[in-house]
Amino acid sequence: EYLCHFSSGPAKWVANFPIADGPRQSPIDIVPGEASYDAGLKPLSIKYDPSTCLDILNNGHSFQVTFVDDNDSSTLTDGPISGTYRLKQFHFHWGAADDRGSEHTVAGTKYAAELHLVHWNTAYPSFGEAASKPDGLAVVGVFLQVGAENASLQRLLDAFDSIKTKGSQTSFANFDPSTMLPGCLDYWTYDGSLTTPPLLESVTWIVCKEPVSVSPEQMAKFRSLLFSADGEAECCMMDNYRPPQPLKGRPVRASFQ
Ligand SMILES: NS(=O)(=O)c1ccc(O)c(NC(=O)NCCc2ccccn2)c1
Ligand SMILES: [Zn+2]
Repeated sequence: EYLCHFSSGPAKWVANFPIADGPRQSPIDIVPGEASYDAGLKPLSIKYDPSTCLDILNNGHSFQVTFVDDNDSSTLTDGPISGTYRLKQFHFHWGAADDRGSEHTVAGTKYAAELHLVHWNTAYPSFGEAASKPDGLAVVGVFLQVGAENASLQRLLDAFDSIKTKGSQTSFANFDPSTMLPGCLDYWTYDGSLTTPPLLESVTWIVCKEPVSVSPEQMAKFRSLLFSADGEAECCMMDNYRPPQPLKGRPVRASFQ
């Protein structure tokens, strides 16, 4: 059991990544009553091409679906951002139980999981370059609330047998991530960071107000993945979320009234 509580949890990150105590860290607790409606915010424009879907992998922290990002086939534009951001990957964070797992919280409410769709600003030559710029990344966050089964997640879960352990990956084609988005794309937005090391303060966060559903059985499947590599003592992948960080005076804007 102690083997599974790595010393590398969020509380320890500040040692190697002092930015963990920086001015624009993520996630945060979003307090709707304190967010300010900004009529200047545009609706999100999300255009994903399923043929850019490449593979699905277990990176030892989450599972991730990666996309071909050498052209503008899958992009995020408008919303709070200017210019064109390309989809690089999406992944999730979840808990050991249905009462926790999301990174952002809403007036203290934790959801069972949170989807992150990671995009980088094509004003820069690559994701790696963009990740070090204050306007380099834009991540769309979607809350997963336990309830009805979510058919659009099923294809991901069906691939889990091939990516059970850290470092495993398999090809994954023709998946359209927009099928995982909520019907309403109202959002909150604020300037933040990566929620895992290297915790770079380069993310424009776009957090959807409306959650999507996930069934308890589907959540149990998420928890069947392993943090551990093949041949190591098995550690179930769960509680891979960072808790909310200090807002430090940042404005949180709402695209809706
Ligand atoms: N969770 S998040 O802020 O959306 C995000 C998006 C893109 C990223 O590259 C990361 N972080 C990331 O890939 N970190 C390198 C791998 C890693 C992941 C977790 C812990 C330590 N190291 C986080
Ligand atoms: Zn994430």
